[in-house]
Amino acid sequence: MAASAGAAVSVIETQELTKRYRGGRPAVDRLSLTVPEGAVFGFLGPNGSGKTTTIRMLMGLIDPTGGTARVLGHPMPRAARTVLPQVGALIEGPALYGFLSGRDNLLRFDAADPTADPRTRRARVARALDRVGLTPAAAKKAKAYSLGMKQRLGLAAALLQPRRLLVLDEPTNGLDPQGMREIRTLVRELASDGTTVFLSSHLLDEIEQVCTHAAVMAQGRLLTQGPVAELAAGARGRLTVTTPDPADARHVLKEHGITVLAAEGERVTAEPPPPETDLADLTAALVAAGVRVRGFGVERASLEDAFVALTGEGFDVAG
Ligand SMILES: Nc1ncnc2c1ncn2[C@@H]1O[C@H](COP(=O)(O)OP(=O)(O)OP(=O)(O)O)[C@@H](O)[C@H]1O
Repeated sequence: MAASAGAAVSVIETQELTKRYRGGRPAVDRLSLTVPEGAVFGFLGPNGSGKTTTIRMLMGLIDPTGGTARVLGHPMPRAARTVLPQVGALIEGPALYGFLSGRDNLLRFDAADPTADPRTRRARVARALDRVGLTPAAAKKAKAYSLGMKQRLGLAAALLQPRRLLVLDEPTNGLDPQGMREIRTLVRELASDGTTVFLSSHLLDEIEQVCTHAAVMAQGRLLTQGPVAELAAGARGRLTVTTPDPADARHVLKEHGITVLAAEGERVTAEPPPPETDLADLTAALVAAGVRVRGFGVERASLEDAFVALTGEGFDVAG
């Protein structure tokens, strides 16, 4: 078991964790990551940034070429037999039999677990189906499930036993907005029961909506990690002016030394004004120049702003 004394227990802790596949630059490069107990931890990065490789090392599926990883206080992959029974994982989509019903798929998963008591199997499966909202569809063949239902069935499989940690690799990938919402709700529910959730995503707003903590990866390297609120607070917000006169608005902003970032339709976005600028003076200047102002405000920084500030580039979801 992990050390239980003290408040700040790390469920995942890596030091300089590195994976170099044959040739080329490292897919994961000296990654030092700390996932606190009880967190919903978002592991964020564009495609190819090393998220799946990291998860595979954490789960003992591949060996690192450098550094160390501890999961639930134990070294991985050495302690895989102790650690993995306490971890529910959904990696690269669940392996389901399409010709079996959702319920029968779970019965099969449960039967493959040597520690699972066969006498309580049906009850366990019923509880897991209920947990993910699949009871009404339990008798349907898995091949008739939507992608979202398949993901939920995969989660149900991961939840057959009580888990201290859930590891979900891109759990909403390919889902429609409704399916994404369902998974997000489920993740929140699981976290409220005290399970630590580690989920990877290439979607910034998904991480912002569901995660308490995040780490940002790019090209195998860790750019930053910490509580989501702090990450976003580290970046500067944005000034937005809504006006039917965007060209004039741009002009006035530039005159005040403010860098305009974009103008789309009636929305002009810009870097926030320097601290010494009084926002009241700025609106007065806009109005004095004949700019009809419909809206004016400084928006709080998002995780995307933080990412842009860190890399100097936009967060390219297509990778
Ligand atoms: N088995 C492998 N052999 C060689 N290179 C690999 C292998 N698996 C991944 N890579 C490379 O390692 C890098 C990181 O890939 P990885 O899959 O870990 O990224 P990711 O962030 O999970 O992206 P995705 O969301 O696309 O899976 C990529 O450049 C990828 O091409």
